[in-house]
Amino acid sequence: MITVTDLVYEYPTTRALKGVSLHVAPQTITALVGPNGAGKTTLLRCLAALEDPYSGTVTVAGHDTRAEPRAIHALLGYLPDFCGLYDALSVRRILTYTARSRGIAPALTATAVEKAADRVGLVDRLDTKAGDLSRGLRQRLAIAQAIVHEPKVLLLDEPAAGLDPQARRDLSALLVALKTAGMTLVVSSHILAELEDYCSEMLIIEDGLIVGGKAIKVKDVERPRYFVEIAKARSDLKDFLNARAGVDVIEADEYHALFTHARSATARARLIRDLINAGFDVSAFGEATKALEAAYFSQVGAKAEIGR
Ligand SMILES: Nc1ncnc2c1ncn2[C@@H]1O[C@H](COP(=O)(O)OP(=O)(O)OP(=O)(O)O)[C@@H](O)[C@H]1O
Repeated sequence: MITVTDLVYEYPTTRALKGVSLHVAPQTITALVGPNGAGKTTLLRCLAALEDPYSGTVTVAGHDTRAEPRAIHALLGYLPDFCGLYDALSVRRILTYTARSRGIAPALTATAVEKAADRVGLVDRLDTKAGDLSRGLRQRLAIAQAIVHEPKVLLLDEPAAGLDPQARRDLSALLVALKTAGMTLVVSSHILAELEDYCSEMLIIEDGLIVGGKAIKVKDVERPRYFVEIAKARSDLKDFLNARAGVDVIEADEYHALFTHARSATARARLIRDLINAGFDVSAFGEATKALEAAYFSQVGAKAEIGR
C-alpha cells in the first residue's frame, strides 16, 4: 500500500531522512517508533504528500506523492501530533467543515459526518462544542476529521499522547476497528506498551534511517506468542514443545519457553493438559504481551531509551 525508496529529506539546517526505504502492506497497523528527533514526523509528512523530498520516491496506493499529491490527499487521512480544533464549534459543524473542504458533495455531507462520528463513538455528541469535550473525546474528534472522507490509509502521529488509560484502550479498539474495515494504518509513538495491543508490524527509525532496513513482523494475530513457566527444571522442555504439532518454540531454557501457537482455546487447553500429564510442573502459562518491546530492544540494543 505504501512504498518508500531511498527517501532523503532536508530541512535548511538538517538532513532529517537519510535514505529511507520501506514497504507497508495493505490492511495492517504498523508502528513507527524511535527516539525524539529520529525523523518520525518528517517521514509521516512525506508519506502524506505534505513535504517535497530532496530525493527518492514515495508511492501510496500506486500514486507518487510528487506527481499526484492531490490523489494522495484524497485517499489518505493524517492526524498530526498537534491538532487544533475550533473550540466554539460543535462536533457536527467541525466535521461538516472538514467534509466540505475534503470535497464531499453537499448532499452527501450529513451522511459522511454522521458516519465518521459514529465510527469514533461521538454520534451522541454531535451538538456538543469541541471546547466542552474531554481530551480523549477531542482526540476522537480529530481522528473523525482525518477519516471523514473514508481514506484507504490513515497516518497518526502520537495519537495517544496525553490520554488516560481508558481513553488509550478506547483508541486501540478504534484503530483495530478501522483496520478491520479495510484501512491501512501507520502509528507513530514513543510508548511501546500502547502499540503492543494493535500493531502487527514495526518500523524502527533512528537518526533518519530505518533500523535493520525493513519492517519487523512483531505479531501474528492467528498465531500469538505464548509463554510457559515450570517450577522444576526440565532440560527436555524445548524438545517436548517442539515435538507437538502447531507449536514453534522461539526461545526456551529449563524453566521457561516462549512459542507461537494457534489462537485456539481448545488446543491450548490440550497443550497444558499434555504438559502436566508428562510431569512438567506448570506454574504459569499465558499470552506473551511484550512482543513489540522485545523486538525493539533486540534491534536497537538495551541501551536505547525511548520515552520523553
Ligand atoms: N522545521 C524544522 N527545521 C529544521 N529542522 C527540523 C525541523 N523539523 C524537524 N527538524 C529536525 O529534523 C529531525 C527529525 O525531526 P522529526 O520531528 O521528524 O523527529 P521525530 O522523530 O518526529 O521527533 P519527536 O519524537 O521528538 O516528535 C530532528 O533533528 C529535528 O530537529
